[in-house]
Amino acid sequence: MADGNEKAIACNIGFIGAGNMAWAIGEGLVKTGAVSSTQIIVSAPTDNNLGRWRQLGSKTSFENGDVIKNSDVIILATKPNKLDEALNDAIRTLPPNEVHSKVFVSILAGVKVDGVHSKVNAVVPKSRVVRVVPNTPVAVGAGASIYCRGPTATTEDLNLVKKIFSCGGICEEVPENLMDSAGALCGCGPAFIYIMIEALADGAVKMGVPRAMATKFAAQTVKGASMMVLETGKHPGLLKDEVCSPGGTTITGVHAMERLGVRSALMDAIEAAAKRSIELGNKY
Ligand SMILES: NC(=O)C1=CN([C@@H]2O[C@H](COP(=O)(O)OP(=O)(O)OC[C@H]3O[C@@H](n4cnc5c(N)ncnc54)[C@H](O)[C@@H]3O)[C@@H](O)[C@H]2O)C=CC1
Ligand SMILES: O=C(O)[C@@H]1CCC=N1
Repeated sequence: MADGNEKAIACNIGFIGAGNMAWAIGEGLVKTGAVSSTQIIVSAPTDNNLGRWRQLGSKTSFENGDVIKNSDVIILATKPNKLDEALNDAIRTLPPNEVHSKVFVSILAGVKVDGVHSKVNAVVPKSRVVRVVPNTPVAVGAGASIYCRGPTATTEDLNLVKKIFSCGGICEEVPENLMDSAGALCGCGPAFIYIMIEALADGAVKMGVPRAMATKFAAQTVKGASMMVLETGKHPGLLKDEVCSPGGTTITGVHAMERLGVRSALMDAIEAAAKRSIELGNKY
């Protein structure tokens, strides 16, 4: 942890589950200097994803109980259907009645914070839970994460979680009834945007632009448009109007997009993802 770094986080952070989202969070935290890689411990049942964490300088284990024992904040980063298994696995190496009162962060899509609180407290009594929907751009400091509090989580816990996820971009509290819909936007949104970037590049390739150049220009154009929305505060419709010359090239392209239903497709994508999140919440 770098001295004098206002983002510095003093506690040990554990991950149960070592996949894509855990890696994005961990890599982002280490890159910003908020935590040293040695403050992180990660567990998974196989070594598939663990090697890269050891290369980073973090500790790894096959035992979820090791992560719980050695961390102040434990990020639950398995798939939703693996939560029960992960907590049961943890019992194997937790000394009975010795480990209690930890902060757990559930990033499991859809799963309600009350349910996670009950399951976690059956294994680690007096623990508090915060539910977060992060997204993979936290790896590069441009994430959008949302969180809501569990039944016994304190303001201190929420501040700590906000600090951890703010290292990777913006991080805001929302009521739990918005976690599925706002989560569909933040959590799943990057995949929708990658498809748009790929498609924009495909169009340019079709019109003769070399692939690497097309991908770079598509990504930079999406980044630039996002920054215009965030930094000017102007409505996206107004910014769009500023690009469309009367009788020009852009409005001709906009007409093609409208004819093919791009807006509806994106709205449908968010609606479908939010409904799936609700479904997962009812299941787990
Ligand atoms: N990938 C993303 O962009 C986002 C993912 N999420 C949530 O994050 C969670 C993880 O997602 P991904 O990282 O994409 O999945 P992933 O499949 O890449 O990683 C899951 C990890 O859990 C481990 N695991 C499986 N069973 C386990 C057990 N019993 N104990 C400990 N670890 C176990 C796997 O070995 C793997 O390392 C999910 O619940 C997902 O809903 C939330 C927001 C965004
Ligand atoms: O696809 C999923 O279920 C996870 C949650 C949000 C992004 N990835």
